[in-house]
Amino acid sequence: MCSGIDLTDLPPLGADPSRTYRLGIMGGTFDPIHYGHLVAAEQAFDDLGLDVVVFMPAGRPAFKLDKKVTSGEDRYAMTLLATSDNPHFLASRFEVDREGVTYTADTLRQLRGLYPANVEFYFITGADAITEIVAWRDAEDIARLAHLVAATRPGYDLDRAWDAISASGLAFDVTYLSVPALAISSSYLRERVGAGQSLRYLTPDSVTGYLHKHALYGAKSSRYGQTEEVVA
Ligand SMILES: Nc1ncnc2c1ncn2[C@@H]1O[C@H](COP(=O)(O)OP(=O)(O)OP(=O)(O)O)[C@@H](O)[C@H]1O
Ligand SMILES: O=C(O)c1ccc[n+]([C@@H]2O[C@H](COP(=O)([O-])O)[C@@H](O)[C@H]2O)c1
Repeated sequence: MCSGIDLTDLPPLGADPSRTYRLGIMGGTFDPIHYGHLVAAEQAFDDLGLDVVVFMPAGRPAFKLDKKVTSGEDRYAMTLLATSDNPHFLASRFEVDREGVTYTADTLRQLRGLYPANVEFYFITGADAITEIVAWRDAEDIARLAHLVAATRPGYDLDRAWDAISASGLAFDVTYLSVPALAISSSYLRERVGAGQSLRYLTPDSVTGYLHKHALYGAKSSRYGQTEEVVA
């Protein structure tokens, strides 16, 4: 790997030229991260034989410019907490630290320059995000640089993604992935926090502890806020 960017939180793959490595990239706003994200990434790891999955919170999510989004530092911290007990998950600051709007094509181009050719990229998304991918910035570069992994998500139809991708004429390589259904979203978690409701079994307790400690999402002091695992 060459230098120029802080690579300390990216996995050092590619050393053995006789084999191919598979780097999973789970992109998202993660505001906050929840078990829907984690189970999709774990399933991709298993089914596609990935070497590692890097969770990359988007610094300024391209399709959420009109929405209020929690700071990248807080979203990164929660992502780090949620992934720290899984030996093949990593959290990366790669997109949080980049100036400007976060585009996946920029990320993939940068990563391509950093890793040797025997490291392949697998960008993991849910059924909602994959349906929009043809409208992402430089979609043809995304198609060229990464395999896509499209995870099922309750309430979203993967056939629509298939139709949109077929109609685009872009040569995406997509693997469709059936993941255990979790009909949850970050919006749902934010609503629950604001209403003083429990997040138990929706996200790791360490994340719940963090967002209460930092009073995110209108968290009030409540019987659900304090855990032994509060970090940072
Ligand atoms: N429950 C879920 N099952 C499968 N995939 C999911 C699930 N929730 C989110 N994803 C996928 O994870 C990626 C990141 O999602 P994101 O961080 O925007 O979470 P979200 O729950 O959709 O957030 P919000 O409710 O704020 O829109 C996207 O590709 C999305 O499709
Ligand atoms: O590059 C783009 O144009 C683009 C547009 C929308 C979303 N994305 C990426 O898709 C992932 C999921 O985004 P979101 O907004 O659903 O959290 C995340 O990694 C985003 O950076 C990328």
